[in-house]
Amino acid sequence: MSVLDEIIEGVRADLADRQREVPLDALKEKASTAPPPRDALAALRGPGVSVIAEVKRSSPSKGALAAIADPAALARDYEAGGAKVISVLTERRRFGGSLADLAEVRANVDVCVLRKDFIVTSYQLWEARAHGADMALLIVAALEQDALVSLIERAESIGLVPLVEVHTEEEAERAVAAGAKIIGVNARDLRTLQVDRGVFARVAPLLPKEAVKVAESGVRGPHDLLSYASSGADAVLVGESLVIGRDPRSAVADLVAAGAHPALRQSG
Ligand SMILES: O=C(O)c1ccccc1NCC(=O)[C@H](O)[C@H](O)COP(=O)(O)O
Repeated sequence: MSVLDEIIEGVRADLADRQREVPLDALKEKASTAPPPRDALAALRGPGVSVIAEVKRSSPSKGALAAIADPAALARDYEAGGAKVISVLTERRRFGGSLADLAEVRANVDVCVLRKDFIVTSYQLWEARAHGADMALLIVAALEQDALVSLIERAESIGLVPLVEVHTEEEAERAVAAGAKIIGVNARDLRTLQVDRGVFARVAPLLPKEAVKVAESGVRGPHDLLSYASSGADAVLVGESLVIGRDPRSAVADLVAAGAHPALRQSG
């Protein structure tokens, strides 16, 4: 069993508990009173390279990263630094996240919020919207093609913009065939946890020109953002280097400044 399979096994067990506690109709009712979704596509299609900053307490690859007692305060720092989207890892067992984190972040920032989890059912999309998310992650490696297509459609129908994540050329083709508009290329292989920053440069050329291309994982600072930018990234998704640093607001601001360099705007 791969790491991804093990994570999803735990996700399904936790999901079954929540489904017993909160009926789908109640979630839909809660979603109807959630703040209306922000326009994530517009946020990420701006000039330069946007920054998606992640609230990440721990990970299967590194274990504990940061306690993050106040995720809303961290998210406010990210927003003040210029992040266009805040990614909130809501998976509990391996990442130490929760839907409460998502709701708290939503209530404390004006920028778009992404639910980052291992989504395998439309129930989790309703949860995301009910807790104020504007975007939801869909991982191609975790989904059969029919399920991917139907979750993209369901996400869009309830006002969520899906960030569709790929790691290989074949997954990129599946994401495009499924109609993904925002495609994340993860440098981390979720089956082995190895990070290879060269994956983006290999996979991005297969994506349509009009797709928003997000380089995920392994960004240690502005030089990695610039490297991803030179391979065509419209945005970078950054977790670990921000949560382990002493000044997340400045760290985001440094990335945002690099992403706004005029040379990138001319080549973009
Ligand atoms: O981070 C992990 O170890 C991990 C393991 C298995 C599945 C997903 C995992 N992380 C999710 C992510 O893709 C990252 O949190 C995100 O891209 C940010 O990466 P980084 O900046 O390297 O923390």
